[in-house]
Amino acid sequence: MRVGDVRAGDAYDRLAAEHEALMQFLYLAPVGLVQTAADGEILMINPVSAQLLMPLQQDGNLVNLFDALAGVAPELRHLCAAFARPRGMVCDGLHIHVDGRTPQVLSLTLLKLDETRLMAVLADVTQQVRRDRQLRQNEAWLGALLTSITDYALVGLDGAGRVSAWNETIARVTGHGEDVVGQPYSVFYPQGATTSDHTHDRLREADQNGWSLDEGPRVRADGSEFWASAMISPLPDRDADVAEPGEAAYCLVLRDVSDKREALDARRKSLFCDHLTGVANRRAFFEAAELELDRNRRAPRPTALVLLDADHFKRINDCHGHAGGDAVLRHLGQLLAATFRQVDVVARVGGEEFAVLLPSTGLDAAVAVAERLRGLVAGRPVAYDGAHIACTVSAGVAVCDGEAPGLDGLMKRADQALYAAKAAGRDRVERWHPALASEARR
Ligand SMILES: Nc1nc2c(ncn2[C@@H]2O[C@H](COP(=O)(O)OP(=O)(O)OP(=O)(O)O)[C@@H](O)[C@H]2O)c(=O)[nH]1
Repeated sequence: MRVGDVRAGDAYDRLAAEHEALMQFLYLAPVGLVQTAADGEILMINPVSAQLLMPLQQDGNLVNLFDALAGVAPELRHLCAAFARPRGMVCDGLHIHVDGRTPQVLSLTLLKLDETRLMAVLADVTQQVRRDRQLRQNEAWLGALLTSITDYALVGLDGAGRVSAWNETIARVTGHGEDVVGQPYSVFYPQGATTSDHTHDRLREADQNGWSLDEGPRVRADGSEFWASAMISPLPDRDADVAEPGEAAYCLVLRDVSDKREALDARRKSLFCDHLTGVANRRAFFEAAELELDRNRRAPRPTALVLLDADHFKRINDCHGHAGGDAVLRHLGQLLAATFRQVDVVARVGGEEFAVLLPSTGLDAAVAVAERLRGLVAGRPVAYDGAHIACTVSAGVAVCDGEAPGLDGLMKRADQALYAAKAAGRDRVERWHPALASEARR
């Protein structure tokens, strides 16, 4: 073998290796690559291109790029023919809309390599186009609202309920600056007026019903409170699967309705308030509790119930008259409202019996609050008609933690615990445990 033969052999091997590497690159490239002759005849095609172009070729015979795209980009053949320069970019990122079973947008970049060869780069940009369109829509939508409305805050929320962007309306209604971005929207609630479970419930409700509306106290950046109506709705066309953290997925419309609160309050009071004590009445309690337990079934978490009963209340009535007894009930209502959180539902459910539902609260935490309340009541006799009326309460606490039955079952358990507290001498808090159920049966 001559030296020249060896060199030629080396060069051949190198070329073969380069060719192999090129083929591998073509095969594995995450975008579609097609090399064609000047008339569009396909010389080389990688799997991504074949996958994108196959559905367009009715007869399944993928031999010419221009033929394959004739139905969706008929101008392509002429575009190439009219490209006079010996090489260069014929088109860059041309969007081709394909109306198949699921509409698709392809991006095509076509390069003229020389007089006889073209290279096409294809990519599916459907999601990207959808996101861009959504962004433009949202901007237009918000822009239109911002210019004409003055007493609303329009807050974009991401999929987890965090504020996604700041705007003038947020500042106008809540006084918050750009630091509010990234914070959960519970930042607008006074302390104790919501739980993180509740904020997620609202998003879920908005997903299911198209919107979620509520009304209640909110807080400004300077700590002052206002009464607000708040509506959350999912943004149109949003695709939850492609939403990035921080990207707007919901719109929260927060409206300051403090001036209408008086009228609203009067109506609400007549329907849902206990006239003697000012806390919720039995009807409001059962409505709110059913709603909470319904949410609980969908997104399990502990919900606690405390049943409280004034001890020897008959004696108080007998000693101080019915009006004296009423004064004690009013006092209990005030202590209850001050001790529990705003998000807890405090109600008078019977003559001298109160119930408190504590969302997202376990047994130990509920027992601790009930115990605090018991201590407060015992330590503060009620001033009435020149006398000080001593009063104590007994409480039963139960928790619904997924396996407990519905509201009836929860009430029954709390009642059994309350009965145990009375039986054990009153002025005490008892927690429910299974033995109480068998005792009650006996
Ligand atoms: N002042 C007043 N008394 C009420 C009201 N509703 C019910 N009561 C009275 O509350 C008393 C409840 O008495 P009982 O059920 O015997 O219970 P108790 O005396 O508190 O005894 P224990 O619960 O066993 O500690 C009755 O005398 C009722 O008349 C009300 O709105 N105002």
